[in-house]
Amino acid sequence: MWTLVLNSGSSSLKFALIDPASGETHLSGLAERLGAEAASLRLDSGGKRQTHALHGGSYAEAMRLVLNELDTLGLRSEVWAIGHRVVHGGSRFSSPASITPEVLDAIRECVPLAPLHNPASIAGIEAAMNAFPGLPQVAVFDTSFHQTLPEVAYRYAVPEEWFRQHGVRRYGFHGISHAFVAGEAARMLDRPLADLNLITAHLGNGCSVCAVSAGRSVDTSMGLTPLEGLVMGTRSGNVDPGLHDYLARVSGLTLTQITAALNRESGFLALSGLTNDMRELEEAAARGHVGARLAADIFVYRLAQGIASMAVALGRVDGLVFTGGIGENSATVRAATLARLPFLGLKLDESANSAAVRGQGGPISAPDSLPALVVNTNEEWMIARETAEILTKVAG
Ligand SMILES: Nc1ncnc2c1ncn2[C@@H]1O[C@H](COP(=O)(O)OP(=O)(O)O)[C@@H](O)[C@H]1O
Ligand SMILES: CC(=O)OP(=O)(O)O
Ligand SMILES: [Mg+2]
Repeated sequence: MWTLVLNSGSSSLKFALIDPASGETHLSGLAERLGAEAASLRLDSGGKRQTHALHGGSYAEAMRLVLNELDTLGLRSEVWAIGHRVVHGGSRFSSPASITPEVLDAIRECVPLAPLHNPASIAGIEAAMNAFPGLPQVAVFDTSFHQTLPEVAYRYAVPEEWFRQHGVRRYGFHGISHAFVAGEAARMLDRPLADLNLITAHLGNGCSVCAVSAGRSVDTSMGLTPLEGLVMGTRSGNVDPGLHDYLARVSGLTLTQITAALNRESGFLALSGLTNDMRELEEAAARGHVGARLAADIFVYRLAQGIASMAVALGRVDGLVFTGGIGENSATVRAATLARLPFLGLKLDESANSAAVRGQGGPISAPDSLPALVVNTNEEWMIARETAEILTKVAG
């Protein structure tokens, strides 16, 4: 039996049909630029790739084509459950939840905390409910893994009523990925996860680091929203909290415009004046593009600072893990990051670091170094596993 996993972004829908036990993927794909004329859908199955134009199509249109493909492959009746990535679950969800009207309302209540991400998850859930009426649907939250943060890590030093009445605290994100790669790293190191203090760096379009002690998140770089922390493709990461008021006064921009720019027009894109994509940034930096060089340098500097700050949360560090599109593929970012962290006992093995680029993952540190590893994340498999686990519990 297969689990259909949906990972809805602000204008994209990633999906995969996965066997929760083995991680085997039967059908996967990505619908991009949903709602725009250029909307398209890519379907990968059995080594074949198809691309469809969606012409302004919505989540529902993308779902319809996915269903058609499942019918063509004779797999629709093999789908036993749907697992959804939901970015923000607030303080309410410390584990996955079977989706009921009440759970859907709770996800809606978190929209102001993740305006780019949660509306997309809701659209994905609604499209899936229409497409598969009666099938169990499960929400797996990016925030759940971080519900173990101690109060020193999750409270901001702000008026208490902001926290009590409005939930102003640090939540953390990418928990599905941080949890998955911590488990895989323990296997690679051949040590029980319960004995390990790991720092995991999820570096994709969004980037965050996490301190994982005995398999539990004890600190992370993202906070109330996925804007806090590291520099990202289009997100600023940390800025002075005084920036909003200052800029509103001197530029006439509204708070909404400033927040939108910090989310969509900042990060690598702003620093390079060129691109939000690390691969393109590295190619441009290699050609001598000054902005691209600056963006890459600032990214690595702030990443190394983020990693060092996670060491404070852990006290003792047993390993550093790189994952996400950048962490898995950029030997340059990994080498430059380790070079800034000799005081953590990190030393690069250059040939292992280059070899890890081929997509296998594995150790990248010298024998006398604190272990540094590349682990390929698989958020879809983690969601399929968590979906199966909760439904088995409910059925039992
Ligand atoms: N070979 C590569 N070298 C450097 N960066 C890469 C490489 N391949 C992918 N990336 C970067 O990974 C990032 C996308 O990460 P990914 O985890 O796929 O994104 P998402 O967060 O959308 O899942 C982009 O910045 C992309 O340029
Ligand atoms: C929470 C978050 O930042 O997610 P993504 O990296 O998918 O944008
Ligand atoms: Mg991602």
